[in-house]
Amino acid sequence: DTGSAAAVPINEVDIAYVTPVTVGTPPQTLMLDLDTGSSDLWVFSSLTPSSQVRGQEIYSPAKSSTSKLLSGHTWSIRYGDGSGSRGTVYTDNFTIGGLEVESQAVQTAQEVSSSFTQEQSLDGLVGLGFSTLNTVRPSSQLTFFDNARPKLDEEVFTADLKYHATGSYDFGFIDRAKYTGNITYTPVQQSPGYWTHSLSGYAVGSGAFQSTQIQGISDTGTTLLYLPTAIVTAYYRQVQGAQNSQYYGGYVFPCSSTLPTFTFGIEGARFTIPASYINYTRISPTSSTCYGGLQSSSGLGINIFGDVALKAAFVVFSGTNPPRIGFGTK
Ligand SMILES: O=C(NNC1=NCCC1)c1ccc(Br)cc1
Repeated sequence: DTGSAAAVPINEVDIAYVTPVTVGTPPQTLMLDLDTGSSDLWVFSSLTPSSQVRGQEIYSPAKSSTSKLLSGHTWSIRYGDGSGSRGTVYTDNFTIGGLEVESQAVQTAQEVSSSFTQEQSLDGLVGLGFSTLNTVRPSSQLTFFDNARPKLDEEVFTADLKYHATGSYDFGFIDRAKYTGNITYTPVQQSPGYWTHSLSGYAVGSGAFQSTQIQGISDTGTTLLYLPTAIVTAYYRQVQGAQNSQYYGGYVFPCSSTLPTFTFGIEGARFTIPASYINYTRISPTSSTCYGGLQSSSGLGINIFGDVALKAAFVVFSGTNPPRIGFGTK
């Protein structure tokens, strides 16, 4: 089997992408954020306090003839940006892009943090990290990808995220029409559960490529690209008026700046992030100061190859043994 579904940016700066999924019988459609940086599948639900729901679609297990309570099981998750949610668990039929998993663990939120309440076009998340990260207790649950694996034509899913446009997620096949040339693969270290791998180096604009191993995680659920301070300062040194603002919590610069491109390596292959992806957003709607899509990872303890980097490539997440990740030019 295979599946294919849209990845739709939820606002004009691509802060996150959502994908239509269906849960239950008859199918209830929700728009979920497919997130390779976590491994819980949770949804706004009939159990979410109405004070915490602002425009989201909700899953009502009582309206599904195939829902079953996973008795005595709860979950609680905290994301890297400080957001979080918690609740109870049902199993039900779950479909993405025509690919169905029967009795998928669907984690129903009984509490969500304010940043989820405020994101009215995001109805929950589908974790696509390794199942070891799942927070359901007393027994942890499998991700949609792990459940779908036995029926997939190929043990892969792919992400084709786009700048200010709708892209796609595919399951079980690699669509040759979505990239040119070959996919370059590199090993993944799956502990503690992220898609952890290394870049082979980087270049700022037309500068020389610096060959240096940079370990981090490819995370579709993180908006920006977070790299070591030395690399980030070298980048913004090329931007007149750029500064690392304590007030705004990162590098800002005049929106009129001409930014350099940023190139990263995967083994021998090179992927260039256009300057426009790094001119991320105005710090407020009427400001002429802009916030960068490339920021320092020094506070995080790990480098994160978020959407700003991933949307510059066609990315293959391969669940083979051993797992690997592949990047193709598009
Ligand atoms: O939470 C993480 N990724 N996904 C999401 N962020 C916000 C909502 C979903 C995340 C994972 C690992 C590290 Br290290 C930093 C961040």
